[in-house]
Amino acid sequence: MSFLHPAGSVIDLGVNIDHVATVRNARGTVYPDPLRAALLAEQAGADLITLHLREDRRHIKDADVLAIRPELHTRMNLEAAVTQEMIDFACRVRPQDVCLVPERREEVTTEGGLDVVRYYSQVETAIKQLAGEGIRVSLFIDADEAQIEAAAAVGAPVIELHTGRYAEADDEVEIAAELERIKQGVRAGVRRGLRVNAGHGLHYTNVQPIAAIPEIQELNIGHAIVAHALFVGWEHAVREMKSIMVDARLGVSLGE
Ligand SMILES: CC(=O)[C@@H](O)[C@H](O)COP(=O)(O)O
Ligand SMILES: NCC(=O)COP(=O)(O)O
Repeated sequence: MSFLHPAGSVIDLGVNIDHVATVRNARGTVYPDPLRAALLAEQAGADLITLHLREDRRHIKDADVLAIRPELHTRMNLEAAVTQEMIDFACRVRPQDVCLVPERREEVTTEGGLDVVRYYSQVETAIKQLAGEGIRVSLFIDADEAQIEAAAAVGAPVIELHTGRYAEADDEVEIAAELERIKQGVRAGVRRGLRVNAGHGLHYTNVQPIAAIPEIQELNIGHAIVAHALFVGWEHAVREMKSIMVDARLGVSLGE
């Protein structure tokens, strides 16, 4: 399977199912089942399933990853911290993709990108171990030239640009500035031959300008889809997000 679309063609939707597990864990029940969510998301148009096995297992558990991996028809993008425990686990599971993310136990969600510059040797070692198992490695980084440069130098074939600052911006000037920063980051990644993805904090409105950036290959979106699904249903929420992304990519404004 070729993962690289020519720039400007279709755009992949990675559905992050973390918060299906959040709802399940709220009562310690077996429902809603993240495996069922993953399979239904694929049927509704998801191109991949993303899940973040956090060190504190606040939502996705090891058993979820092990149960989901053999059942997917698309591909698994496992998000994990750069720790030996997580790298060893990922090598055992062998998802198609691993996205290395920073983690601080007390954080509510991922706050910033991985500091590849600072942790270069640890990231390099992790990439070699994962790539040795045939796993494609993505680095979840800020749209920062130095981080993108380091990501290319350290041997990562993929980067995922953190769109959190763009998503949290609350005035038009700041939103425009963050969008331009992401566009510059995309161009910097493409210049270095990297596959460029993006994600974090994207929802049904703010996703459109990001999906319209032709060189972006994939968006990973979770919290907003789970939230919307509470009102419209899971499959509809996934289908709607994919449709908005494709329309944005094709330059079709909503309502046409
Ligand atoms: C890396 C990223 O931006 C998301 O996958 C984020 O890590 C989700 O973590 P939570 O689902 O715990 O907010
Ligand atoms: N890497 C981003 C991701 O997987 C989903 O982030 P969010 O949409 O839950 O903020």
